[in-house]
Amino acid sequence: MWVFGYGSLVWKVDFPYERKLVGYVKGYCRRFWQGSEDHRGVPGKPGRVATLVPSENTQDCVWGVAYKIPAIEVERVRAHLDYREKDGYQTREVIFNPYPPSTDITTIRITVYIGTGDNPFFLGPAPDEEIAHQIFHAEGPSGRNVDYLLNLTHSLRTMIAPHAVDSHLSALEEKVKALSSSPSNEEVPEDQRHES
Ligand SMILES: N[C@@H](CCC(=O)N[C@@H](CS)C(=O)NCC(=O)O)C(=O)O
Repeated sequence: MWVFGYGSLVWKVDFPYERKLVGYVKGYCRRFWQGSEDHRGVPGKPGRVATLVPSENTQDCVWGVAYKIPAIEVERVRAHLDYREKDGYQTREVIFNPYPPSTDITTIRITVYIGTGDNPFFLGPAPDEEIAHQIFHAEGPSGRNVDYLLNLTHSLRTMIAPHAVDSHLSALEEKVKALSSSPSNEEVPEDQRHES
């Protein structure tokens, strides 16, 4: 079994694998349109995490990582990922293209977890500023939503290639970093707060 990682599975690998390849899938775009109440947000205040949406341009690529799960571990890893991705993700089979092309593998039929538009946690499109603001203020049992985004952009940029950080991610990264450095968002020590 091969699993494609394009979100937290790129940088948070809490399962065994026997082979790892960098590459891409075609016909999709990565978007922070999936809500998260069990990892990067809480019920009533969801975070936003990555999902894949079908692209009108079949040449659009989503870069990520393919993991080959050892046969003896498939059942356990599948159950683990089904639980980890329980809030709205479902599995699909897609075609993965290793890059650079592997000598022994041209393409791989691979399992991917996608939060489709009809799932109960799907948040859908919003202005980048709104998504960045939601990410900046969200936190859940797995940590800050900002860390999810920045771990992903850093891993794609360093592990895969600069061009693997798509324009949607770059825009969100820029806006979240701007929010982080904005004086209005710095924690003001309690003894210096002035009641308005
Ligand atoms: N299925 C995508 C997205 C996976 C993903 O980010 N799922 C969330 C569920 S909210 C997760 O596992 N988060 C773990 C974390 O935030 O630490 C992938 O292949 O990377």
